[in-house]
Amino acid sequence: MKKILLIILDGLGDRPNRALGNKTALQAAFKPNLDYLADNGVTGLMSPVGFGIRSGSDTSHLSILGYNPREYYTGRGPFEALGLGIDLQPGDVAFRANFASVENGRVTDRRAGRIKDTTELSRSLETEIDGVKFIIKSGVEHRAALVIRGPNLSDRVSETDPHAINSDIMLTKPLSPEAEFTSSVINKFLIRSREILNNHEVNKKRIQNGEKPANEIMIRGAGKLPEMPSFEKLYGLKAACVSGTPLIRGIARMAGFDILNVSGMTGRTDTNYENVISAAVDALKTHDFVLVNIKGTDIAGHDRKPELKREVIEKTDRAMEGLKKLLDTTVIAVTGDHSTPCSFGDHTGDPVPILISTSGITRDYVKTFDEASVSLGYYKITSLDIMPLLLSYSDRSEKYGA
Ligand SMILES: O=C(O)[C@@H](CO)OP(=O)(O)O
Repeated sequence: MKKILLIILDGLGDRPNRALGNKTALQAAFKPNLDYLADNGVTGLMSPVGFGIRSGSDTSHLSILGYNPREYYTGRGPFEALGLGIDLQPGDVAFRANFASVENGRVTDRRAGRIKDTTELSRSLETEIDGVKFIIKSGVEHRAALVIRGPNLSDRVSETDPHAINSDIMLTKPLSPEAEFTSSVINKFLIRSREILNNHEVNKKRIQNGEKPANEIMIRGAGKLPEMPSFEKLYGLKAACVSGTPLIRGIARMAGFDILNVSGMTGRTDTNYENVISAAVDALKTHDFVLVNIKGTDIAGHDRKPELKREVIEKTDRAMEGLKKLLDTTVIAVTGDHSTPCSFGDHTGDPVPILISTSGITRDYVKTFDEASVSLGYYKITSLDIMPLLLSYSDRSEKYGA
């Protein structure tokens, strides 16, 4: 039986970009190690969740790990909260929150210029209103989690993220009658938060420095704690997660993974790629399955920066230099969780390249790892096919039938 190393470059898939000579970031990147693994492995295209679906990182990671989101997904919020170390209790409603910039009632930046630290802002918003506790914890850049705790709370409330700039700021609405109280108490919180954030020293300083203020908190992905069997129970695998992204850490925590902390791992494009990959290699000594998530490719895609996306791929590739040595004992798979084309600035339903490499594998004829090359590879699969393939290539599958 072999170990399994699954490396997910978030938002990896792309479309040809004029700035890169009509190539995708993967096609334009110098990436000898990814190409080596593709050449010495089997490749193909993977559609996250299903063909043509514009999945979020939450639903795609769940399905890659074999948790069908149609069965287990209750919303993004609970995973963001768990990933930030909040002990979610049954009955709590959790949201993903964005610190955003607003001018004259309109959203000018959904990410407040990818603000570096919102800890003080989050702290200033914590409160209790009408017997409901508002717990807010800062994540990486503009991201945060909001948890509301109290009796009779419902997650059937609408989001307040317009997902587009120049849109009016929003309040939440109940999506069913039992959510009326929840919606009204959240709106009291949001109105109060606007006042606090607009007068906050941090924002006054940001404006003085010519930076956009983080003066709005937008919420989405309402959900309650999901019920999921552990990864160990599903597959008999002891698993670890190496990711600086709270959402991914939250999903892994929910699945019972060991969540590793790595020096220099930021969850941003400036993460220490060498440390991330070597922590994963170390973790293979004590775990059967290691999940790595590299977030920079997705950030570059959202920010429409193809050169940055190429750079993230090249840095990841350089850090992967030593992985060739593991192929006798390990199945290595590399893919994305969805496409975030720089020309589109958001997730699309385009399929993502996948490679699976290990010694003794029957190789296909693909020698380079990019969207077009792997279309000639062996597999056209969805994310729900990944775990069965990894179990099979690592000689861990159970026989189906006698
Ligand atoms: O968290 C993120 O990186 C993205 C989703 O991939 O969300 P947002 O667009 O709100 O930044």
